[in-house]
Amino acid sequence: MRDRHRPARTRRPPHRRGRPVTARRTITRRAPGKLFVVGEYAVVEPGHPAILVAVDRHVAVTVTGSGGDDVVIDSDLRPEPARWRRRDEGLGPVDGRAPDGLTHVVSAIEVVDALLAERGLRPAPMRVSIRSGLHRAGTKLGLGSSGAVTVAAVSAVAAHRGLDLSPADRFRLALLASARRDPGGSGGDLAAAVWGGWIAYRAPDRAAVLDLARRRGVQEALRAPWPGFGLRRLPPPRGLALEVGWTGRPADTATLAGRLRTRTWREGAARHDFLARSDACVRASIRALERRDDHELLRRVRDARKILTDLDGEARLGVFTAELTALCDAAESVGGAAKPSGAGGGDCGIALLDAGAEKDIARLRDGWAAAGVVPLPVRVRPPEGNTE
Ligand SMILES: Nc1ncnc2c1ncn2[C@@H]1O[C@H](COP(=O)(O)OP(=O)(O)OP(=O)(O)O)[C@@H](O)[C@H]1O
Ligand SMILES: C[C@@](O)(CCOP(=O)(O)O)CC(=O)O
Repeated sequence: MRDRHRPARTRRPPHRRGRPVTARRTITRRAPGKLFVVGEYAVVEPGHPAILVAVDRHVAVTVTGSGGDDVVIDSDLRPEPARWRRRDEGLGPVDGRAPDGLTHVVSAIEVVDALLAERGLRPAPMRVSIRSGLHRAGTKLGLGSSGAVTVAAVSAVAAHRGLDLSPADRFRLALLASARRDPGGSGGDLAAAVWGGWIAYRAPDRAAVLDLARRRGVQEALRAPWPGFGLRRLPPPRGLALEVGWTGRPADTATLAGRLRTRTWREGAARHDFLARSDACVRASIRALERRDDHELLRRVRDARKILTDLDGEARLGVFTAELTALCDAAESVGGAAKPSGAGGGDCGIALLDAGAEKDIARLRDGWAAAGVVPLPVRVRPPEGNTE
């Protein structure tokens, strides 16, 4: 019970409460980009699997102390740094207008701030600098920069305040940050960025985990079970090369994926058929990888192209542009298998083919160049840490 003789203290807003944290001087954290091997679109539905790989290009986020402002964000995608003030409801722009293109980073900072507040720690003023290796001259390559920047920002901001997060906590915080902006995203990009290598991923129910965090706090949302979520490491193919082709055109994933939210699609039989075919294809691809059966994997990736083509025809998404169709045809003409990576409509695609067939790989790249597809020198990034 409160001592009635002591003057009641004014209640301080969450970001002013708690012990000040000793902020570490300069912290940089990197997170890699990703490619979808099979299972895109279906993976948006909780519990439905996809296979992804992390790539050896990344987004780097550096956090240092800031002189005066609560938060300064300096991104290579923006001409000038943006200044933010911590408010009860989250970060607000000092100049009154939120600049475009920083919502992923802002959301990552807000989620870490919320966790700190729950742990009785006060956030420190900071400058957050972002450099992306997942863009070319400011244009995204379609390698998951939004996921990478979210994971790198969560890790760097937490580490700057002395919190060393486990991979699972990094994933969960990044997923909460991303789902607050857009609960439609599967989080497959985040899982690839956190765990690296080849992974099989199933998305949690984002509405349910957001609700959990709102009702019981971020800390509790890190501990509770997340229905639908699944993660499994997979061995890489034994003798296949993974080639990546860029169409040069950025695509808006949210717009394409949003076309599957119509009532007609959600309630129609085509959706069930698509999900069943995609699930069967992903499961067979997982088995092929685990049995080190490269030929079977190639067959399954060709199936995945067909499943996406049928989805595209059925739901009129605009997945297959002329460049992406040419990218796939060129790979199949040299005995490989290929498909768009992710939502399609531009961005990039992948091809798998015999790693020893150097002439075929050269012919593939020539075919791509003739169709206006730029071969990207990208490799798979090896797995990180454990899955805890
Ligand atoms: N260097 C960066 N600085 C700040 N924000 C970034 C940076 N890179 C990416 N982002 C955030 O990610 C968003 C881009 O997300 P988008 O989904 O369009 O591209 P992507 O994730 O690279 O590609 P894809 O989803 O096709 O794999 C940007 O609008 C911005 O909010
Ligand atoms: C369509 C979808 O399954 C994949 C999108 O991939 P990308 O962001 O276009 O690379 C959406 C998602 O998984 O969030």
